[in-house]
Amino acid sequence: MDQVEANSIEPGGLWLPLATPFRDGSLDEVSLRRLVQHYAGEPIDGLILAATTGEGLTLDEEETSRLVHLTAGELATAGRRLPLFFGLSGSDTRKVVKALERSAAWPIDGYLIACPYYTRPSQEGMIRHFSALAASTARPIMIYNIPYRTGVNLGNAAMLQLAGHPNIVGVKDCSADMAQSFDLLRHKPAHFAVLTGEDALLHPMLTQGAEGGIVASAHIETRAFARVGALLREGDGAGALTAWRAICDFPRLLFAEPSPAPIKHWLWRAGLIDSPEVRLPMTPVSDGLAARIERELDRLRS
Ligand SMILES: O=C(O)C1=N[C@H](C(=O)O)C[C@H](O)C1
Repeated sequence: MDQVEANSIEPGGLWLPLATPFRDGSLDEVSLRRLVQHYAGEPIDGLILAATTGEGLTLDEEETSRLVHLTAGELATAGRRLPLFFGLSGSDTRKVVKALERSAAWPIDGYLIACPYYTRPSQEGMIRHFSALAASTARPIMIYNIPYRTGVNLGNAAMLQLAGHPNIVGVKDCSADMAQSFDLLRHKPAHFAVLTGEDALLHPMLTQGAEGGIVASAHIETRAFARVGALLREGDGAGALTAWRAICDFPRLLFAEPSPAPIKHWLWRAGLIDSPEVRLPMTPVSDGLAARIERELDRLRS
């Protein structure tokens, strides 16, 4: 498989946490191929599988392996070289190490690994957790700090210590604390990438120096989301703000109910996937939100 050179990966730009299509309870391979072909033609800078949007926690091992292999194969068919990361999480360091070992031969370029959830370990515990994971794979690891989902916040002191590991290459920052995020941006080493995972904060985080974003909302209007970062890189701050104002309501719409149901509803109505199915405990969008999404889709099409 034609993978991106591991040591050439410096996460930045617009990364898409791909939704995982399901149909009648199974992984929908036809829709998956269509989705990957579609986004292979879009200006994204990286792809993440089985993360929050990809409903990774509901996939079994066989499905996860199929998802990864199919996606990598489809990217190769499309002739698109794109860093492909795989979302992992767990609260038992030994089990996560085993999951890294099991995926060692998979055609991926790195991992997005969430902080251990539910048990609320200390900062020292998380430093040891991520250090053990980093030592058990040669691939790049992006830490996923999302206290409102995991119940624990990896603070900047611990984050900066972990940034010293050669294969801990960055963080998907969902700290939901602007002061913490901006402080991290001020003190981080240049090689350590901060990608926001808060879709609604993409523009402010980029203006403060973040390298990019992992943005589920960019399933929709992908080019417009990519344009915000491109304009900022070109030094056109006013143009970037105008571009951002045109799309900044999408995150509100697509996160109005638990994600990824709204995104899947949109993708289904747009003809990119064959079913909006999500796996329990996630539920389909309400009729009210479905109507709002369809109105918005019609508006864009007209
Ligand atoms: O799938 C992801 O990874 C993302 N997760 C964030 C979340 O947890 O809500 C949102 C982000 O857009 C992508």
